[in-house]
Amino acid sequence: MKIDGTPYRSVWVDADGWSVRILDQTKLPWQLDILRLTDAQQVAHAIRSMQVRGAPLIGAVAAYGVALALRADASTESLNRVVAMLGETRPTAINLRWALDRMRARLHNLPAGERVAAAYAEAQAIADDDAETCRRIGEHGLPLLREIAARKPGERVNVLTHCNAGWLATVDYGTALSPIYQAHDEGIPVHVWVDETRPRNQGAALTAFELGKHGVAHTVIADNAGGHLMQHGEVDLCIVGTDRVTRTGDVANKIGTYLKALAARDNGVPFWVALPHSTIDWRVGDGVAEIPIEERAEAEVTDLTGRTADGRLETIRVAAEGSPAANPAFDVTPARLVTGLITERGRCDASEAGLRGLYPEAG
Ligand SMILES: CSC[C@H]1O[C@H](OP(=O)(O)O)[C@H](O)[C@@H]1O
Repeated sequence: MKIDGTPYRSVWVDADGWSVRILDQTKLPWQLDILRLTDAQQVAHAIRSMQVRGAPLIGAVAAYGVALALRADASTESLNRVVAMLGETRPTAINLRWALDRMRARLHNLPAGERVAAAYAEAQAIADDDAETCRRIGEHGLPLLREIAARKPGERVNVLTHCNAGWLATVDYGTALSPIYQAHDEGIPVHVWVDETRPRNQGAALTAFELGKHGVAHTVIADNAGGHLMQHGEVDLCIVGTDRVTRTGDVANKIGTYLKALAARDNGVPFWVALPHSTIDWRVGDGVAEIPIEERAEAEVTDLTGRTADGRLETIRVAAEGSPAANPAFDVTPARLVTGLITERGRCDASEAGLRGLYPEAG
């Protein structure tokens, strides 16, 4: 996607042919800082600190982290070490394990002398696959917006989304936002209610930034406002991203998604989840019981980072001194609350039958 006319992906190999470039998402929307990662430890830090975040993107960046590690040491011990190290950076998004498993499967049986070139090629293939996959998610989600626009000609189509599942959460195009971009580009008057998404504010900071740069009408709202808007007919449908979908259609996503799904169900608002194949965890059936939920630092809840009037980034404490905080970063929306899933292969029910219908080859 573009920022002020310049095309960007969220991760790419530098002109030097080996170091890895990312946008520092902890500085957006205030500063466009492009970081250059030169070893796997820097990749691990970028993922842990959320300089890069978003399930598909952390998988793609981790794949390049494997290539960086093997460039320094192409031994089997090095490969196993970097896969284990990067695999521990964040527990919930299955794309991280998916990408690392794919890299290990591609590289493990190669002679050490062939591993570096193969690692960069496989990481590039993962990145290219993600971009094309997300573009196709947009194509399969677009009819949902067309149908609403046809029912209310001349009126705006109101979509609510949570967190950031745009191109910044993927290599390009996004998942939940991909259909929105395509609808906007074909002239559908789409408007997006952007959940701020406490505590890290990926919505207010990243989704709003993306939509603004693409010219998509949007309004930032407090996380707690969505149910009220649905009660008053202001939301035509919800589309969110996800970090892991079980084979039964349970959806792990940013904290607060479950509450939005409950409000949507109570108000008869369709609740759709957009995801690439790399987000499906076929090994898990019960999301609430089995998906590990990342617990992040208390300071993300007690403190707030923003830009001062004179342009400085500053972090202030917003909670009472001495008050502890809990910070589960994700929750799980049971399949029964999900209207359907939008994938690169089409749309389906949030069920095992639905997913296996789209992915018959899944083990
Ligand atoms: C397209 S995946 C987006 C997904 O990832 C976000 O989590 P985080 O920002 O912590 O990496 C959030 O759950 C989004 O829905």
